[in-house]
Amino acid sequence: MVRIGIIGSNGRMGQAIAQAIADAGLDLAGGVDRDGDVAGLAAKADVLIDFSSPDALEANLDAAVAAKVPMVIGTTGLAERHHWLIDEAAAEIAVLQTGNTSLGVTLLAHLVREAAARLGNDWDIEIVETHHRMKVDAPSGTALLLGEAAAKGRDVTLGDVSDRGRDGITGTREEGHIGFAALRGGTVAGDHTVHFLADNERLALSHMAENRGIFAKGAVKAAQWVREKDAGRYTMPEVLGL
Ligand SMILES: NC(=O)C1=CN([C@@H]2O[C@H](COP(=O)(O)OP(=O)(O)OC[C@H]3O[C@@H](n4cnc5c(N)ncnc54)[C@H](OP(=O)(O)O)[C@@H]3O)[C@@H](O)[C@H]2O)C=CC1
Ligand SMILES: O=C(O)C1=N[C@H](C(=O)O)C[C@H](O)C1
Repeated sequence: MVRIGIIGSNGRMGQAIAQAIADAGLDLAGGVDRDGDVAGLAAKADVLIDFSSPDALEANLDAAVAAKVPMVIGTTGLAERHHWLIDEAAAEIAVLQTGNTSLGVTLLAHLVREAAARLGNDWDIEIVETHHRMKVDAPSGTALLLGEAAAKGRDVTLGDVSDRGRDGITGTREEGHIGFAALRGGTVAGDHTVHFLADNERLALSHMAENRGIFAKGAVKAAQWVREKDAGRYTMPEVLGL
């Protein structure tokens, strides 16, 4: 039986993941939160799932590498340096990192890439996300993942074309740019819409999460999948065969 350790276990996602582990008939190796013994958890787990905080990522990766335990990372708000750390760890262990573990968003990213590839630069791309009032990072990891998918479809680098947070006299929209807007309020589990806007027509591709169970179920599926893998960096389309 697979023993799964949760980092961020008392959080909203940590609790949903514990439920998903029980629903799947798997074993919970234990959980840690801030100031917890992550090395101790890694030593008794077959795989770790981390939905905590970017501040914790380096220590969590170190513990997973030391114990040679694969890891699923769902934490968002990651900076470039965190991605380098993940790449370094992935030379030693299997690591799956994604801003969204749901089946629906994984498919949405595929559709967005396809739409962006087929529609020219005269179709403006704007990504709008809505989340609960407790969310601490923006744009969401999912919005960035969808932005990456659109940029790949257009064969450009997202960092070169992204507009994050317009305010004041912004000037007119730059052709080929990808815009982001974030709404925060209430208890929304996570809504994302990628708008494609052209002259006289618009296309919108959306995903609405009705609860955290979809992310938790995907994270547990990813944990079972990554546990069998050699060292390397993986993501959700590989798990779901999309
Ligand atoms: N990839 C995906 O599909 C999804 C990703 N997320 C992401 O998951 C993360 C967690 O979200 P959510 O559960 O809502 O957040 P919460 O704030 O509810 O939970 C975060 C948990 O992490 C713990 N934590 C904070 N710092 C550390 C640390 N240094 N070491 C270990 N644990 C720590 C907190 O513990 P304490 O209370 O002690 O500080 C808390 O229990 C966010 O980044 C969110 O964006 C969320 C949903 C889906
Ligand atoms: O913090 C959340 O709640 C969520 N975070 C992820 C993100 O940043 O995209 C995934 C989901 O939308 C919920």
